[in-house]
Formats: sequence, C-alpha cells, structure tokens
Amino acid sequence: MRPTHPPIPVTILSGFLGAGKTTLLNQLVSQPDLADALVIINEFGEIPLDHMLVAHSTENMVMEMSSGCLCCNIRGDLVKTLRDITWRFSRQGQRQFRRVLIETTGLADPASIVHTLMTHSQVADRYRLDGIVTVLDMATGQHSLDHHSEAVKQAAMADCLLLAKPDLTTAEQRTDLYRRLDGINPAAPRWEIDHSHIDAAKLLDLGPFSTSGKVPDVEQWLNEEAYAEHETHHHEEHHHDHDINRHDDHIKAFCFAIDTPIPEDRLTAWIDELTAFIGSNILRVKGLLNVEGREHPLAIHGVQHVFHPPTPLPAWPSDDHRSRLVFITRDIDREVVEETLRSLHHPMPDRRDGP
Ligand SMILES: Nc1nc2c(ncn2[C@@H]2O[C@H](COP(=O)(O)OP(=O)(O)OP(=O)(O)O)[C@@H](O)[C@H]2O)c(=O)[nH]1
Repeated sequence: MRPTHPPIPVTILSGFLGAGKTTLLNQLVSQPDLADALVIINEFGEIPLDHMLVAHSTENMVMEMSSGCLCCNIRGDLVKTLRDITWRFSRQGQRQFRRVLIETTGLADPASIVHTLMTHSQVADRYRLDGIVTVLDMATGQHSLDHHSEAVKQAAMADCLLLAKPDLTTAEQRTDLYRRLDGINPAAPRWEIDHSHIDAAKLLDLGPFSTSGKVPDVEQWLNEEAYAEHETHHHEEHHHDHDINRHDDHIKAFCFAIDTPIPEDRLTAWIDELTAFIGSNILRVKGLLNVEGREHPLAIHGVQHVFHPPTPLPAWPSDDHRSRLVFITRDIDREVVEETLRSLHHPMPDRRDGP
C-alpha cells in the first residue's frame, strides 16, 4: 500500500576524503533547523568513529550503517536502514524525525544513493531527494579534482557547494578554485565555511518542492542564468585559446530555453530517449517546463539515467513562461542533447550563449 504521508526529504552530504564533512556535521546537528533530522553516517572501517563523534556531541538521533562503501556494495543496507528507521524511530506511532541527512564516505558516488532513493520500490515512495551538498577543501580541492574523478563528480552533481578551510587557503588558490568550479558546476550556490560555520537552513529545502508551507525558490534551484553566463565565458576563453577548465574538459554545463509549450506525450518520450541513450553521462538535469494544457509548470530533475517523476508546481516563479532546462554532463556535448530536444518542439531551442 502506498504511504499517505508526504515523502521525507533527504539531504546527501558528500565531499572528498578529509574535506571536512564530519566537522561540519557535528556543527550542523546542534542547530534547531536540524533538530528533527535523523543522521545516517557511513564510514569505512570496523570502528564507526564518526558515529561516536556525532553521537557524543548532540542529542540527535544517529544511525550508523554497516561498514563498507555506500557507493558500491551496500545499497541493500541503505534500503534496509531507510525502511527500518521509520518504525525504529517512532514513539506511539509518531515518527520522531522529519528529514534525513546521509553523510557519505569520501569516495562515494552520490548518484548511487540518489538512484536508491528514487527507484527502489521500498523507499522511493517514502523519501525524496532534497539536495546534494558537497564539501570541498579549498586548500587541497584542486588536487582532489585533478586526481580523483569521484571528487569532480561530487562537485558537478551538487545543489550546494560548501568550501571548507578558507583559513588554510591563499587568495590565489581561492581564485583558481572558483574559476574551476565555474566550469564544473556554475549554478550551485557556494558558501565558504570557516571552521564549518554555516546556517543549516542554507542547506535545506534545495529542491523544487515546498516543505512546511515554504514556497520553493525555483528560480534559484534552476539558476539557468549561471549556465548561460558560463557558456559565454567558456566560449570567449576558447576564442582566446586559454581554457582554464582544461582538466575538466569532459564536464560540460549548458542550458536551453524552448519558447513553445511541449506536448506531454513528447516529454515522456524525450525522457525515455535521453535516459536510454546518454543517461549515465548526464550528471544532473533540471528543468522547468511549459507543458501543453497546463497553466503551471512541471519541474523535472534527474541524476544520470534516473528521473524524478515530473512535479507540478503551484505557480510560475516569474513572467518567463518558457521551458528552461539545464544540464551538467560528462563527455556529452551540448549539440548531442540539443539534437534530442528536437523531438520536443519544432523550432530549434534558443541558443542562449550566442555562437
Ligand atoms: N583549519 C581548518 N581545519 C578544518 C576546517 N574544517 C575542518 N578542518 C579539519 O580538517 C580535518 C578533516 O575534517 P573531517 O571533518 O574529519 O573531514 P571528513 O570529510 O569527514 O573526512 P573523512 O571522513 O576522512 O572523509 C579535521 O582535522 C578537521 O579538524 C577549517 O575550516 N579549518
């Protein structure tokens, strides 16, 4: 039977080894905004050290998953944990938490957790992804991005980037990292967190869903202006034969706008086509769509070949009623995605970056 409660928002906290996730978590869980959050921690090794650190510092309920890497072999454990916590952490039939935070290991691929959340029959109805928050060490971030594709993927998929250890970072390192992140993930808000200080509210309600009566900031969620700006700069830099993103050339970020309303059946066919042919190389796709016969927009978002079902929004966020889509891809050029979009409409999409 389908549960009648609204799905529980899940925040995924990712970040490369030693980036500062646990320090951040210890600071976050003492904040009132996370008083109703259940934290799930996954850590390598026999001794769940991180678990103890958090448990001793707060009164929040904390779960620990069995040791192993969340990205590969224990998705079954994640399903079991997500399934069981709803009754294990209930009192008199009342669930004692309203949201979940999952801290992943430094090597985890966030996509794997998102897939479990969105597709597994035992959890997909009960939970929804609220956002992927990625912590990046500002001092060593360049090195991690140079040498570890996991770090690039974690940064590219993020809805929000937390830049840790600014006190250990030179002005030059900071500038270089920001420029590089402009290429990998131009739109995610970036917050520098000195000794993990950040208001937890900035990391919550990052998706296109309304929670606790709050109207979601869909414009901020999509932020297609950041993609358009990035494409323009990227093009100009190529023009001047100076590509600051040379190490990340396989990551592409771009956006499209479509002027005419999309027939709903074509939208379904397009999602199928996209996921079947290039799904695994789409790190992130988000869209606000004007669908024929609907007064209000549909929000879509996907991570690799998994799409969240299109979500009707209560209103357009502005007077701009065009469909807008943003993509972060790996080894997939803009033109390839553009070609698939032909099926959605007859005139070609407005190419927002000019050339
Ligand atoms: N100087 C400085 N050190 C920090 C800051 N934030 C975290 N650290 C330190 O960075 C180290 C790594 O932090 P952790 O929170 O353990 O990092 P993690 O991402 O959980 O690490 P793993 O679990 O190993 O992946 C710790 O020694 C922290 O004290 C900061 O803003 N400034």
